Amino acid sequence: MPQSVFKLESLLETHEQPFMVISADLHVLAVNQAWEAAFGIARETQIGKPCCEQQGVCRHQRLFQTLEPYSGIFEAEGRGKDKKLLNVRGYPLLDADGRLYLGESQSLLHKKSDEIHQAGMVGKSESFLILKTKLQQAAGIQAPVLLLGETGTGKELAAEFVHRHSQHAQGEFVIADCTVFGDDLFESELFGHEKGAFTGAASSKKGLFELADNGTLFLDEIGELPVSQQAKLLRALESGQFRRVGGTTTLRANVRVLCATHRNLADMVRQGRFREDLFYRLSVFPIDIPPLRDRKQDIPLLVDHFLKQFGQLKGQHLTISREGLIKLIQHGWPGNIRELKNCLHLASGLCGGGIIQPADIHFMRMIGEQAESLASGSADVPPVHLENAENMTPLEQYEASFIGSLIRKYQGNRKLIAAEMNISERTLYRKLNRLNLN
Ligand SMILES: Nc1ncnc2c1ncn2[C@@H]1O[C@H](COP(=O)(O)OP(=O)(O)OP(=O)(O)O)[C@@H](O)[C@H]1O
Repeated sequence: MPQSVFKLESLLETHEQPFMVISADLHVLAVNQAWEAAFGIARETQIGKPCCEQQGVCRHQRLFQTLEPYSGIFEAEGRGKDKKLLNVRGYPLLDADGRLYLGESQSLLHKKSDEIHQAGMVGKSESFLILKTKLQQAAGIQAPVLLLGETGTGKELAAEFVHRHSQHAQGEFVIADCTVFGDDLFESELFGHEKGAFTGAASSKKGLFELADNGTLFLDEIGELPVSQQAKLLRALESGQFRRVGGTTTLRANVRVLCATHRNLADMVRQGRFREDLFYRLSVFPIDIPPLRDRKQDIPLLVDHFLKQFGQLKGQHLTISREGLIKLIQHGWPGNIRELKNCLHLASGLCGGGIIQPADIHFMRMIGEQAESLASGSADVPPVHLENAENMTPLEQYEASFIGSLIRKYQGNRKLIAAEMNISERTLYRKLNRLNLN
């Protein structure tokens, strides 16, 4: 791996989903722990391998030709050639020397009952206990459930909880990430297609409804579904029937549908961006998931929970100092539990002797005004402003946040920052320019 590229490999580790970096000669350069865990494959056996086994032009090669980010559902092999379907997003990445790489974020599209988090949801605050009661009620009925909450509050975990406690628990938990469905993908991904239905449909394929038969279909980020596709979903939900694209047979699947969004769907209905009939159909049982800033009593419990997880991975007992915990409790957590988890992941890598101190705690900056107005209680740690954040890939945003936190820690002293990152000052200088952090 070129020295200048992934000195910041630990950044990959703050990416919660499986993440892979591919070189322009179409070989795997790096994967993170989440990738190893999802596929049951050690990184040593994957790094240096060709990105795809298949013949012909693959999605990675296409990105290097067009430089266009892509998203969609793809198949990959886990341990023992076990096939897995993935929600995938690929982006071009540039290193400090202008070399081009491909970063691919991958999340498992369906989980068998034994792959679903058994660790469960942690919390004991009043609002958490009310939430858990509502989720238990939701599990006991068949009505559609709409999970509402800010990013990172635990909507997916809550959906898994409902599935695990419902009569569909023995079936699969299929996750449909609506942000990856453009107008062209939605119908064939949800309902499947027959061979030859469109260019590229070389064989017939089951859709997510069929895969979720007798299980649960979780439509994540339902607010992102294009209006043009909403009527098709409504029809399938109302009739319980659908047809594969290019097919003539009407199919039926016994599926429990759960949805989630961080958007205000009622507002979207008023603005004509979400169909009213679909809104009423989906939100029979709406459940609000409270943000972490409104249930700070849960922070110590969550901290113990995550430190136990990271400690097991590192083979080290991890704890946090009283001052460290106070710093966490004072923060506003715009990114909610996901932000807390990432923050502790980084801190557990930076701390010496297994005890996290305030200096090891760096708050990631979220993008947008919401984060600006929500972040509170961290007066000693001024926020890092990411110029041009909307033009950055998620990895670049992490990288910029991480370097920004070091700039604050060392008051801009480049020698110390470069030393902590284990890179030369020259490379640091190029990174600062590229990320607009000068
Ligand atoms: N109560 C909880 N106990 C333990 N871990 C939690 C809890 N809630 C959330 N998490 C963890 O926080 C992370 C974010 O949760 P999740 O992905 O479910 O959030 P989300 O609301 O679906 O996020 P997004 O809106 O971005 O999709 C996950 O790693 C999840 O396991």
